[in-house]
Amino acid sequence: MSHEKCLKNIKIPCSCVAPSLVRVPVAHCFGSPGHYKRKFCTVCRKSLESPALRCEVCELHVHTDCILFACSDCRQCHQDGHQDHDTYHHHWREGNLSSSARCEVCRKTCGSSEVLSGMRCEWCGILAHAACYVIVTPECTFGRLRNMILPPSCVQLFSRNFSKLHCFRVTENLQTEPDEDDDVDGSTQGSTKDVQISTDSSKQMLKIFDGNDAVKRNQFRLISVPRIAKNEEVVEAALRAYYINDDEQEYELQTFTQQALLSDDVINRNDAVEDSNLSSVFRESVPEAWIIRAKPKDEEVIRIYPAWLKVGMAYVSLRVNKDSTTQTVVKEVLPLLGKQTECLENYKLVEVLMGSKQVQRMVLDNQELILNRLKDIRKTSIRQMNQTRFYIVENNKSIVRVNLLVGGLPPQLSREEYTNILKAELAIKTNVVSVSHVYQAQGAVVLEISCFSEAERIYMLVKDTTVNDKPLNVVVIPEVVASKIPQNCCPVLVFVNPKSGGLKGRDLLYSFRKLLNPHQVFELTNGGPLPGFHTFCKVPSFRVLVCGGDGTVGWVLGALEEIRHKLACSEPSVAILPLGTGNDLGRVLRWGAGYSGEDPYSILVSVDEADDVLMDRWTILLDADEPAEGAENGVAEPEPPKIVQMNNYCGLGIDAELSLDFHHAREEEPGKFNSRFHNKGVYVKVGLQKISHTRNLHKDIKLQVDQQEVELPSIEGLIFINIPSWGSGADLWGSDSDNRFEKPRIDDGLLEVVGVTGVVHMGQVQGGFRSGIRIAQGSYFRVTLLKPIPVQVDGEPWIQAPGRIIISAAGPKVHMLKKSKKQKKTGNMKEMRGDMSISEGGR
Ligand SMILES: CCCCC/C=C\C/C=C\C/C=C\C/C=C\CCCC(=O)O[C@@H](CO)COC(=O)CCCCCCCCCCCCCCCCC
Ligand SMILES: Nc1ncnc2c1ncn2[C@@H]1O[C@H](COP(=O)(O)OP(=O)(O)OP(=O)(O)O)[C@@H](O)[C@H]1O
Repeated sequence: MSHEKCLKNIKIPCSCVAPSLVRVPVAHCFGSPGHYKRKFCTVCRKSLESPALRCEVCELHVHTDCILFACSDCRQCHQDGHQDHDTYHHHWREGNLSSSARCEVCRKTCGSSEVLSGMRCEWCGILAHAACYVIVTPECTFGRLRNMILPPSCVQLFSRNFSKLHCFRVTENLQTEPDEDDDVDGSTQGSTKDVQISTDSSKQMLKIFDGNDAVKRNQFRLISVPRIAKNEEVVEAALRAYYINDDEQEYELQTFTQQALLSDDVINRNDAVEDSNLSSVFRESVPEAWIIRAKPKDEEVIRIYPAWLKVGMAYVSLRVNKDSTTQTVVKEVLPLLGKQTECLENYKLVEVLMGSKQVQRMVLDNQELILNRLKDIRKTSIRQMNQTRFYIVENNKSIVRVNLLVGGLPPQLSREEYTNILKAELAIKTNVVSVSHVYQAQGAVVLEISCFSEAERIYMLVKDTTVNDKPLNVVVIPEVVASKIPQNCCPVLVFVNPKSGGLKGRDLLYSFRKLLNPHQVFELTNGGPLPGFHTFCKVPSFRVLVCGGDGTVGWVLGALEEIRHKLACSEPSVAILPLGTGNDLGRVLRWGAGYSGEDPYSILVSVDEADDVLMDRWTILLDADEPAEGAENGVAEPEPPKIVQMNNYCGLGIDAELSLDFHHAREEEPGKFNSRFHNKGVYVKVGLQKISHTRNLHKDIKLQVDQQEVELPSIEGLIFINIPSWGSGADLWGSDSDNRFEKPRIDDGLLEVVGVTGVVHMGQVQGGFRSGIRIAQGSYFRVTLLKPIPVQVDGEPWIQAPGRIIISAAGPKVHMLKKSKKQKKTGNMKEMRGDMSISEGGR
């Protein structure tokens, strides 16, 4: 509704015509229904009630029963072989902006938390009024983050039936409870949202079904009409409920009976019942439910879209009659598109159903009668007809290639052995599936599959398969065409651990997918760091952002070390978004003590402006003489020799014991560990339980530093430190000058060794009253354990069996990103987001 004088400002197409304005149909990526406060539905424009749906890739929000009417107008994040382009236009989405949002054109406020208002480009982030955005030049150059975004024109993914959730590796959000009926394609109860349940006896409610499909699913919409309504008025109301703005004369209502699905028994056709009698049909017999149908036509005008057009949204209109077939349509259309000399066989007609959750393409048979096809679609659903297009497409041989990364396999096997396992467990068809990459150290392979249905079968099967009692995991891998990446572009590869510290990772995953290309954002609980590094293996220059705690940073750096020789960019710089509990490395590199809701956009800008620094990394070889005793129940477990990488610290004794207790408590009740404050409280709790005066670690271990035997004082914990922060920001080494040792640095090739006498001493270090007992500084360490002892590396603990531990420098130093001290003058961040030019003259 609008004031008459305001009509001129309405530039946004209504949901009924929106499907006809989609440039390139791209399906959305809906997760589970959730609760979204102060957001508005893009379809009906009303406030969202709970639960509602949102797209994980763009800002689209919809009611669950409006989802069917949302059109497939999501961001195009990769090339899928259909209507690929190299230049990008702004991707405007209306509303759900903050109330402080400012228009780039007129500089006035354009956001609102009261109504759906204002426009935002989902690539570059510029904001404008609905009346102003039309004068912005259409090309988008991705704004301030342009050199961090993986350009969509460089990513290829032939996904066909893979859902968007699979393509973008989006796992369902466990925090929002899904609907009991997981079919969110519409309410089986019907929508009452738009209809005031009226007590007005002059009105009646009708259930309206949209064609056979809705009847089968028992999905209807409720309309309220006056009891004395005329037929056309009821048809008009029914069409409006389904966002169809066609002439109501072309539609009719059929009584709802199961037989009605089979017959064409329409009781209220104009020729069956006189107009004057119609009101009585609705007044007296009061059928509870009606099916809306299109009246049959002898001829129609259809739109044919040329698929090869890279700009605009052009089509040609063509009249078809009962004799028109696909072949005759192609024959008539080609001359209209200036291709009169082309051979008919080189073209096909493709029917495209632009569903909000999936875009389905179907090649029409040459002899197919077009009018019958239209009739069939409308019989299924008139809404579906509104979302169906016909494209004329060149008949080139499209190559099918789907890449799946399968992980969780036993490590260190040969290509043949992996192939044999996959043949045995998944019955892979080797004529269409080949192993293109083998990651022996990680126990993973990449499968290249030239048949979509085989790719889908393998994808579904892997998720239910275990090998040696270990579940396999699988992710769809897009192909990055490195040669197309612009020279000055250094995309950021984002890893997020949703399990870290304060459990803020899920929100960040969502934000980064929207700010960047979702193909560059990886969730670590979904196959670890390998899928991300493999996707980026050909990218000539990239950087990494790890969102997690110290354990997570170590995890990603360890994986990078293992895989760097397979990467075109073998030494990417790594930034940290500290999501963990301790975040010691994040603190040292100035990323802060812990994430507390800062604007993800500003974080990306800081990563872009950060300074490159070097950091030593260390290899720890743990060689046990005998099986370790289980920490809790005393059961002996064999422990193979292992090598771990260390960045921050390695603790033996009391600090690892506290760590271990903390991790056990977290594993038992992960849901409770949802804030950094709580987590630290648990450290204190387990610490208080361990206050004792036994200082015997020095009796249970022997230490050699750079080949020299070192005598240990009475201690309960021995800690090797590479960075000046431990246990969540404590300075164990202290700042006192000491002529026995060099001033510690993170890149000096040296580790410092300190002892702590127990929990009280650790508490004092935490409080800043004391430091640890300085023991040594060196670059090569040998520790002999005489008993099983708790060990932690970067906060990840376990019980280590008696034997030797050797700590030595690991390969080259790693490139880390340190947050720049002086934030470069960027003005107001939000206002700097886009880069925009305004077309001269405008429209
Ligand atoms: C005087 C009684 C003091 C009792 C103190 C009770 C408990 C624990 C004390 C210290 C815990 C110290 C270190 C943590 C232990 C292991 C972690 C080692 C590995 C590691 O650093 O892992 C990190 C990886 O990111 C994660 O670790 C953490 O996040 C640890 C958080 C620990 C927070 C503990 C806060 C305790 C504050 C206690 C301050 C007491 C000051 C009083 C001093 C009294 C002096 C008489
Ligand atoms: N190398 C790894 N492999 C598998 N899981 C890991 C690895 N490192 C960490 N994790 C797991 O990720 C989760 C979060 O760890 P992370 O270190 O990010 O957060 P945190 O322990 O809360 O913080 P911090 O380490 O800063 O104290 C933990 O359950 C941890 O066990």
